[in-house]
Amino acid sequence: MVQLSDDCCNASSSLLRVEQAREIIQRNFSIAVLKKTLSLEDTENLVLAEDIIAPFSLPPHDNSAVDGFGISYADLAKMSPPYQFALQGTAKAGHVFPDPLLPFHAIKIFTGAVLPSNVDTIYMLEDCEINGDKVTVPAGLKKGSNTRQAGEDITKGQVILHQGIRLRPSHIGVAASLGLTALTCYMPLRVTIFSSGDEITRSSQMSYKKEAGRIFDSNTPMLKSLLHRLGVDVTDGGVLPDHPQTIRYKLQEASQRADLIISSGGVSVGEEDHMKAVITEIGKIDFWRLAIKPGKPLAMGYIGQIPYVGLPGNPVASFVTFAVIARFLVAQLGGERPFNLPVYNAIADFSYQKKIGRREYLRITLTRSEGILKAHKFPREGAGILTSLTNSHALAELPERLTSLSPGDPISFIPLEAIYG
Ligand SMILES: Nc1nc2c(c(=O)[nH]1)N[C@H]1C(S)=C(S)[C@@H](COP(=O)(O)OP(=O)(O)OC[C@H]3O[C@@H](n4cnc5c(N)ncnc54)[C@H](O)[C@@H]3O)O[C@H]1N2
Ligand code: MOO
Repeated sequence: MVQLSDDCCNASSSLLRVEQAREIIQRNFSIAVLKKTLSLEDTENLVLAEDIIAPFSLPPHDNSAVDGFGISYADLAKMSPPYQFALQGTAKAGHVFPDPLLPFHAIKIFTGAVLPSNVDTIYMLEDCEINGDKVTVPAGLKKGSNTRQAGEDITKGQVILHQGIRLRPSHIGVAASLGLTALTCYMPLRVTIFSSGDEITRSSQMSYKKEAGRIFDSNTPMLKSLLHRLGVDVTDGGVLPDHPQTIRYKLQEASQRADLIISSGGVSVGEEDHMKAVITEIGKIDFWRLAIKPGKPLAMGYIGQIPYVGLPGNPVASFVTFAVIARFLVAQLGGERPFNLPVYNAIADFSYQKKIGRREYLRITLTRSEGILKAHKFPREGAGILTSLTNSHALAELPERLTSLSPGDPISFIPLEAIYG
C-alpha cells in the first residue's frame, strides 16, 4: 500500500493545490485493469492499450482529388492557348489505368482514382470544355493541382494511435483505414459508487411532508452518469447508513468486485465520522483539504487494496471534485494518459471578488458577439445549487493568485461537455 499524502498534505493548516493532488495520484496509483483484444467495432470509448504503428502509407498511391482531366504539366510549357489535349481514356477509382499517359494527351479521371503514370495535374470537370475526343483545359493551374500524394496523411512506420488514448470515432476511422479489425484495449474500470448520510433517500415514496429533513439522492445518479460517459463499468452501491457494521460489510463487499470505490458525503468532519473509523479498520484513509472552491474536503485511501475516493456531499462540490481530481484517478487507473481537461479563454462580463490561495470554479454561460467570447456568471455560487450546472456551459477556473475580476478581464474555462467526456 502506498503513502497517499505527506505531512504537508495532511497538515490541517495547509491546503493542497490541484496540481499537487494530481501529482500524488499520478505517483501513487497505476493501471488497475486488464488488456483485451477486441473487434474494432466494440472498442468505441475504450482506452487503447498499445501503440498502433501504420503498416503502410495512406493514401497508398498518388490519386485524384476531383473528377476531371489529368495531364502532364510539362506538356503545357510546350503549348500555347487554347490548351487542347486528345483524350486517351478513363481512369476510374478502384481500377488502375494500364498505360502511361501519351504526350499531349489527357485522361478522364475520377476522384480517388490512382494517377496514371505521367499524369501530375488534374483539371476539374466543370472547368474543361469537351469537343468529341478532345478536351480544352483553362490556363492558370499550378503543377500538382487537385492531386493527393501517397503518404500525405499517414507514413508507413509512424505511431498513428498512441497507447492511452480513449478511442473516439475518428480513431476508429483511422484504424479501419489501415485495415485493422481488432485493437488491444484496457477493459473498462469497474467503479462502485455510494452515497452516505442519514438524510439521503432513494425511496420513490418519500414525501417531504412526512419525512422532513430527508432529501433525494442526487449525487450517485449524477456521478454514475458522469462515469458512464467515460466508459466506466459502474455499480450503484446505494446509500451507506450511519451504521458501522453495515458500512464495513458494504465496502468490503464492493472491494471484491471493484477497481475503485467512490463515495460522496461525510468527508468534511471525517474525524467523528463512521466512514473514517471503518475505513481505518479495513484500509487506509487520508483527509485532504483542497485549495479549491467549491470542494475543499476530499478523502483518499484504500478499502483493502482497492483505491477509494470520498467526494464532498454538496452536489456541486461533488461534481467539481470529481471533474478536477477523481477524474484524474479514473484516468490513471483506467490507463488513460496523458490526461488533461481542455482549458479555453474568454472575456469576463462580470465583477468578482475572491480569497487569494484557492482556485475557484464558477459556473458560467458563454455568448459570442462580434467575434468575442464572453463569460457570464451564474448568479449564485452555493455548492448546493445544482441548477447552477444545468444553467451553465462551463466551469470558469479562477487561479489561486487572483483576488478580483472585472468586466473585460480574461478568464479560463473548462467546457462541461469536456468533463462529460
Ligand atoms: N464545520 C465544517 N462544516 C463544513 C465544512 C467544514 O470545513 N467545516 N465544509 C463544508 C464544505 S466546503 C462541504 S463541501 C461540505 C462537505 O461535507 P460532507 O462531505 O461531510 O458532506 P455532508 O455533510 O454529508 O453533506 C453536505 C451537504 O450535501 C448534501 N448531500 C450529501 N450527499 C448527498 C447526495 N447523495 N445527494 C444530494 N445531496 C447530498 C447533504 O444533505 C448536505 O446538505 O461540508 C461543509 N460543512
Ligand atoms: O466543498 Mo464545499 O463548498 O466547497 O461546498
